[in-house]
Amino acid sequence: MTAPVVEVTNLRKTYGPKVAVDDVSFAVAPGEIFGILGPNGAGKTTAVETLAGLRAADGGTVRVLGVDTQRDPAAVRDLLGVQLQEATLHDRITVSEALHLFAGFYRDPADPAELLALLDLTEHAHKQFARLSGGQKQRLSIALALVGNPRVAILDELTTGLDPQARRATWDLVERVRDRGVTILLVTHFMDEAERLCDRLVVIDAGRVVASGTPQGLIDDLDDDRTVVVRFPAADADRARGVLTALAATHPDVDRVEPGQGGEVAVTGSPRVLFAVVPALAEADLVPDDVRTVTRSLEDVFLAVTGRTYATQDVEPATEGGRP
Ligand SMILES: Nc1ncnc2c1ncn2[C@@H]1O[C@H](COP(=O)(O)OP(=O)(O)OP(=O)(O)O)[C@@H](O)[C@H]1O
Repeated sequence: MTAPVVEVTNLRKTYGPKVAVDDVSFAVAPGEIFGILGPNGAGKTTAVETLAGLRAADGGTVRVLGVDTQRDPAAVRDLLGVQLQEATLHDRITVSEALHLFAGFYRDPADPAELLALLDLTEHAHKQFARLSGGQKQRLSIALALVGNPRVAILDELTTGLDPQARRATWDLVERVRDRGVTILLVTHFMDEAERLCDRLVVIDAGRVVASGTPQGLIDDLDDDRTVVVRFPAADADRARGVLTALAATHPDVDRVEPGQGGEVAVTGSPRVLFAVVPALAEADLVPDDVRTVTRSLEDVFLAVTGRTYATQDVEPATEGGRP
């Protein structure tokens, strides 16, 4: 890899007895959208706030474009744009006023008008903060993170609370920002967001990196199990389940059969499981209403590395002297 833009080595951060970031290392290449993915409470925000020099680390090192952010946080101010969760501004400040105000903090700020256009905010330039929609507030917070013309931008949970259309629009925008040469560190607890946007990512759980790579690479590294879900008319569902359960007992490519909702049966086995299921159904003259193969995702990666299904509920991090 060319010289990393961000290099985090054995980062650790505690809050009293609570270990929020236990041991996190990763390196981000120029021009990447690099993801920090993990459930709520995994330590993502603490990691990026420490990385940005906004919090003092208890251990490890962070370099952003060669600058040690712990030793010299002021030096990274112009290199790093930070959009943190739930940024709030005064209710009556307008979009344009906020951008001009923040531009004044930097030596070589971006042109506010250009940023407004980039973030589809031109027509809302004179709207007050309190009157902006959730999506518009998020776009403004990204604009404020970019107003210093940073080489690296940290975007933290930028689509939380947005409707699906606003989320997709925000994703497009993140790509537009990257295309302008800004390296992006994207903090998210949304698997689909990470899968869609990130070139590479680390998965963090309880303050530790539990997986890292490209989204597709992580998925491809999973074991070879495949699942086929077949849905039958209600009248055939019981007989179909019986036929498929018998198949699991005898066929080497079929491992297990699980009933689902509304006449669905999930059949899991080797990559050739479909070749076993279809002839068995044909033989029994069971015509399904629907057949689909289950696409594997980062959720399966999380399950494989942690043994838990991915839920966005809080995960208790380790405490000093022992892991929970
Ligand atoms: N200022 C603080 N003082 C004490 N504990 C904290 C503080 N900030 C965060 N924590 C705790 O540290 C752990 C990691 O929190 P952090 O916010 O970094 O996680 P996260 O992965 O970003 O989750 P979320 O997306 O919910 O913010 C959590 O258990 C949290 O309760």
